[in-house]
Amino acid sequence: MDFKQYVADVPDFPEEGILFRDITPLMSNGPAFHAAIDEIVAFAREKEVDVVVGPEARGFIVGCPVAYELDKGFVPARKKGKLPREIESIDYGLEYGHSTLQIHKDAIKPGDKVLIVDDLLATGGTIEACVSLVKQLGGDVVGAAFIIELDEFAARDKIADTEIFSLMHY
Ligand SMILES: O=P(O)(O)OC[C@H]1O[C@H](OP(=O)(O)OP(=O)(O)O)[C@H](O)[C@@H]1O
Ligand SMILES: Nc1ncnc2[nH]cnc12
Repeated sequence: MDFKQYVADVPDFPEEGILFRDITPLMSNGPAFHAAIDEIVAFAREKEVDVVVGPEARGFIVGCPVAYELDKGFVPARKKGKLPREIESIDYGLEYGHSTLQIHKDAIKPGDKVLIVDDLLATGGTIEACVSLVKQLGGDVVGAAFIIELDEFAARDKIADTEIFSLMHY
């Protein structure tokens, strides 16, 4: 399937100089979204996965159906102040700004094999933050999967120990 036909390129969003790769057309097309999730699930099935972690917000949209299909649990890595119980927290930078991600301390058990899923890999700040959170809780990151990877940032070099799957490259 030509997945790129379902990505809208939006110049200067959310700020000047950023070319935003909008995957909402992909998400709103049933067969295309299903096929995209299936590709990530195929990558995940090559690994032993105990749990899927996805960062807020677009990581929820992609990560949840992957976890459902694998019959595994989904753990949200949320932006600051959203999780009600004891958390692990990390600050990080991304293509347009900086943020904080938090995860419940009891959501990952030591030794858990974790797949991280997000919509897009740009500078790698978000995925690095997720990897750190999982490791802080004693989890083992067995892979990371994305709908889109922006090659110009060479983010996979930052997490060279993590096997990465990306459905599309720009
Ligand atoms: O590789 P990076 O430079 O870290 O950029 C990628 C991240 O940026 C976007 O999330 P954003 O923080 O904009 O949040 P959203 O999902 O709530 O839109 C995207 O969904 C990734 O999580
Ligand atoms: N260029 C981009 N397009 C869409 N989402 C992003 N997240 C970070 N950079 C992005």
